Amino acid sequence: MGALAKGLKPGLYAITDARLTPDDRLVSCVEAALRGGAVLVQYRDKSASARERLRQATELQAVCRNAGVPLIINDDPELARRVGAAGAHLGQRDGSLAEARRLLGEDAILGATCHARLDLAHQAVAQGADYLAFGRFHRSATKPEAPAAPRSVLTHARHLGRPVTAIGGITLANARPLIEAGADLLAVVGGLFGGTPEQIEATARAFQQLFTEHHPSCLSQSTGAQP
Ligand SMILES: Cc1ncc(COP(=O)(O)OP(=O)(O)O)c(N)n1
Ligand SMILES: Cc1ncsc1CCOP(=O)(O)O
Ligand SMILES: [Mg+2]
Repeated sequence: MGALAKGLKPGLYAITDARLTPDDRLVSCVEAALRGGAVLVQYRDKSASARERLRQATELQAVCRNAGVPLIINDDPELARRVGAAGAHLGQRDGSLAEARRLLGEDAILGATCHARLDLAHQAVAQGADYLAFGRFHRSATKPEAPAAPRSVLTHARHLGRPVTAIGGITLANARPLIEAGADLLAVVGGLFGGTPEQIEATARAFQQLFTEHHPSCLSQSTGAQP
């Protein structure tokens, strides 16, 4: 499978978390995920002050730019604009995709949460979403209240012509069926972060390996792939 629109590539979408990637480990954890080949990074923090969020997002933007990997800011298109991030991720209660597009421009990557619902996915496409996120697929300690989704929604969503992202409780042990069902991106918090940087790098590499097995042409695109 080749590159997706806007330079997105199939693979691991690493999402930060105030608990698992606290301030003193944030950059080293994300650098480890990038060394392992993560193709997309999201800064997601619900607890830091606006000032801390600006500093952390600025640091991550520098790290991601160095690695040539897009940084997405969760919930906050204005913060994405301020730090020059590649885009923003919006849930159903996070404001309008059209406004985010006006703010960030045509080249920005906008992601939309669609839970398990294709009607929300159709709306998100109409409003300009660049990728569609479905989930949660498994129990999630990060967001236990997220509504559950069946794998079949990934297969159906492929007809919408946007990269399909799976999220929620994803680990190396349960990832393969999600890729087989049609996920282009696996968005992962707990199944990636939490260990040492060495462990994070190895886990990211193993996620990327699942994609190269499924889409052999990913091999040449993945920064972390071994020849
Ligand atoms: C890739 C991706 N998919 C889904 C979400 C969840 O967004 P949302 O429903 O707005 O919930 P919060 O993450 O804001 O708690 C996401 N962030 N990223
Ligand atoms: C933000 C979000 N939306 C649905 S599940 C989830 C949490 C993903 O984290 P984890 O990979 O730890 O389950
Ligand atoms: Mg949100």
